[in-house]
Amino acid sequence: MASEDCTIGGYEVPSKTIVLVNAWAIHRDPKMWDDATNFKPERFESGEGDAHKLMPFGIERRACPGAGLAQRMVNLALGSLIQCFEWKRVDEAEVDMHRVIVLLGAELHWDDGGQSPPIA
Ligand code: HEM
Repeated sequence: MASEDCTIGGYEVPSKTIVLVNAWAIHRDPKMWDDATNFKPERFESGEGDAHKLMPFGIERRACPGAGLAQRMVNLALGSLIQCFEWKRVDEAEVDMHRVIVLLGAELHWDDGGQSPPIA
């Protein structure tokens, strides 16, 4: 909330206005990113270049205090999924990254030497 009248990016913002940051739009802004809507994790490999533009946890004073925990948990969950299941593609078609639900259709098998039936 704006604590006093101010100007942000040319817009006059009166005191007590709630200002929301549209991180979704910023993360897809072609003025900010090369090939903005393509999934390219290599953008962030070096920790330089584009890395400072990524702000899933916000930035500065009100940034997420749970970021360290969240990043560790995501790694743990992803590592566990990779270690505990045999993954294979449903077919040769490329996965539509706009519909994350498609991932739930992936055929999963427990890594128990094929004893258990596939999980639908
Ligand atoms: C992937 C997981 C998470 C994401 C993407 C995320 C993202 C965010 C974002 C974008 C904000 C707002 C920052 C801003 O206002 O500029 C926020 C705030 C906050 N997050 Fe998270 N967060 C995650 C997990 C967590 C966890 C695990 C905790 C606690 C254990 C947590 C606690 C908080 C708190 C308390 C705030 C408010 C901070 C404040 O307003 O001063 N978050 N988070």
